[in-house]
Amino acid sequence: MKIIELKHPHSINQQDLPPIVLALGYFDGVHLGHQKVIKTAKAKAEELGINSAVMTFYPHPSVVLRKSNAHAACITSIKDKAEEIEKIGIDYLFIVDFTPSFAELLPQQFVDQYIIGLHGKHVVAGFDYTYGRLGKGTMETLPFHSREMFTQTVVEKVVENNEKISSTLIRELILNGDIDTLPTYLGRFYKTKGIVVHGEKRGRTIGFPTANIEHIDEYILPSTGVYAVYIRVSGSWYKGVLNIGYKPTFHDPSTVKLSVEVHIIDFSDSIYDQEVQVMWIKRIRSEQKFNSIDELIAQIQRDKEAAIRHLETIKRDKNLHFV
Ligand SMILES: Cc1cc2nc3c(=O)[nH]c(=O)nc-3n(C[C@H](O)[C@H](O)[C@H](O)COP(=O)(O)O)c2cc1C
Ligand SMILES: Nc1ncnc2c1ncn2[C@@H]1O[C@H](COP(=O)(O)OP(=O)(O)OP(=O)(O)O)[C@@H](O)[C@H]1O
Repeated sequence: MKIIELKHPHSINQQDLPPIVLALGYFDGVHLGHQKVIKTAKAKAEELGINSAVMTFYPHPSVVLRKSNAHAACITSIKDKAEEIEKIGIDYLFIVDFTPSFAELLPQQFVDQYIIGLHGKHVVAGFDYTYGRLGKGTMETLPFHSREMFTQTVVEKVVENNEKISSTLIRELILNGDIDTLPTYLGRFYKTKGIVVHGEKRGRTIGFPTANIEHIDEYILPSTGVYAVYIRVSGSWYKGVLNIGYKPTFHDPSTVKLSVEVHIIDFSDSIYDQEVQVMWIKRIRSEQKFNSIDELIAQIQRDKEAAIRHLETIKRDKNLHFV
């Protein structure tokens, strides 16, 4: 897949690109609704015998437009998003730098410069896609703005449990710690990446050494508590039990920053400074303040057993992206 970053105003000449079928959207998470849109574009490109492309934006428009519900945190980092789109078999990914001046484009200007100008012959987007200043362009107005230079497919609403699958819904589930329901919406478990950093080194003294993870990119982190996870270290997936929180047994939570640490099961290598990936599988409990270290140790032992029990029920198949 070829990645093309565009800054507004872009200077690409239409004839420098092959004709394309273009899927439009922000696509945070590349969830099952997004996958339907992207796969429809790929199928249409095959039917027409031309290339497929996805256009996304960075950063999220809500941040640039300073909306009251703005969120810098995302389900997929821009790199993860590109990987998920590439897995679907798309030929081109356009990443448009979303700036205030880009947001000012009128719907017709957006269509002229970013669809026709990039050699779009067919556009695929969801029923609720909007474009141009204040989101005034819709799938109803697109045929008018197309100047008969391209055709379009509108993808119908993809629904689960009577609700539209959306990035907003998935963000809420993650924030609530409802991570075991995510495959129904995302099509896979939630994954985040981080670097292993030095912690307070207390873990090994209590019999549960942990890898302290500092998250890279602006991932949304699940609510504080204990989780069963898989963790990928230098190419292999291991079972783990994770605590995200403020370790109230040892600290006044208002004085420390949030920590994410994983006790990796049957593992004793030193992995400081390595990049790891966490696959969040199931929430086990809330974080607690214990009266003694012995009580904490006994509880972590139970957490570990619960995590192993749960992780053994998860089929490590390719669909869940254990690759
Ligand atoms: C599975 C698991 C569950 C944990 N649960 C709690 C908890 O409920 N309350 C708490 O204060 N600390 C909890 N911790 C954090 C431990 O206190 C922490 O691992 C220990 O203090 C080591 O910290 P360090 O890595 O910074 O040295 C948990 C850790 C793990 C691995
Ligand atoms: N459930 C869905 N069914 C069909 N199309 C969808 C669905 N969700 C999103 N789309 C389409 O996918 C593209 C990307 O949409 P967008 O990034 O706005 O996703 P979203 O999940 O609706 O996000 P948000 O929750 O932030 O509004 C758009 O063309 C949109 O219309």
